[in-house]
Amino acid sequence: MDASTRPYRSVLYIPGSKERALDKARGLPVDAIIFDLEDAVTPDAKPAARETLKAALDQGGYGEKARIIRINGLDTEWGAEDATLLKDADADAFLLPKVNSAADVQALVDILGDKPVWCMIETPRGVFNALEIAAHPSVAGFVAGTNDLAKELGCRSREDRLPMMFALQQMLLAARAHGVVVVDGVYNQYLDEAGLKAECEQGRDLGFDGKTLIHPAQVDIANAAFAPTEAEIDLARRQIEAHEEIERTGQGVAVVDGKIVENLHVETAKKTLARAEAIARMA
Ligand SMILES: CC(C)(COP(=O)(O)OP(=O)(O)OC[C@H]1O[C@@H](n2cnc3c(N)ncnc32)[C@H](O)[C@@H]1OP(=O)(O)O)[C@@H](O)C(=O)NCCC(=O)NCCSC(=O)C[C@H](O)C(=O)O
Ligand SMILES: [Mg+2]
Repeated sequence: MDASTRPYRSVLYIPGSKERALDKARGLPVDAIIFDLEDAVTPDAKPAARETLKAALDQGGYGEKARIIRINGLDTEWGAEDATLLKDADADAFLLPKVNSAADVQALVDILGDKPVWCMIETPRGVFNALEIAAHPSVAGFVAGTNDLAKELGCRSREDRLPMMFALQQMLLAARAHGVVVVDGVYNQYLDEAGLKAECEQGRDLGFDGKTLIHPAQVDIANAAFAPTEAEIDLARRQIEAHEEIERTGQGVAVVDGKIVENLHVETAKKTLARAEAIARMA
């Protein structure tokens, strides 16, 4: 699938050690999977998890879903070996936790070669250095690590996420400045549908491409929240048509539903349609 239009509405973490979950994910309607070797796998289970994950990826069956491997940090006893043993696995990208600087990314690139790298932005230094991290040529994605961020900030968990709003917006701006995908953090109360829906809507409003998830019960809510709605698709079509008509006739400014339509709105409208088409191809 074309990297520029690939959807990332739902990005599900799966512990690399859990064979049943690795298998179940093949049939889930997620846009991407993060195969986790870090927080979801206990230290004792990490060596075996690498083998379990490699076997699952060799077996395949994940269809169009983007496959991203989250290794342990390179400052841990497992990180370098995770990267070395899995660098030829059938995956689309590698996700590095707790990235503080572009030098951290380069250390992984030195092991992996030219594979795309995604970065967890979840430390104060990572937030402040987000722009230089996004500028690294191997970086293709950012993931907000809102649990680690809350721990580092010492902030309280609030529905409006006010205490971490600066960090979320900083990573969004950096990602957009360098054309990098950016997905929101997890919602821990995984059976609270209303709470998840509200946080997905907030993430969509902020500009995130999608949300990271921890349980299959969260997938449909994220897919719906981050897909263009029928009304948005209809508006996009009408904006494009109205603007084309103005260009043909050379008359004034296009107006749709009482609002002006200029080139920049047409660009957004075309992106909306491209996203809707890419989502339809995932089905
Ligand atoms: C949260 C869980 C521990 C719950 O597990 P469990 O009680 O087993 O759930 P269920 O019995 O309801 O599971 C029902 C079926 O769904 C499968 N399942 C569960 N979770 C997943 C999953 N993530 N992917 C695929 N499939 C999954 C079960 O196997 C059951 O299947 P079946 O038996 O066939 O019906 C558990 O969901 C879990 O471990 N989730 C992932 C947790 C995780 O990955 N955490 C790390 C990422 S979050 C993070 O690190 C944050 C970040 O770094 C930050 O700082 O913010
Ligand atoms: Mg984390």
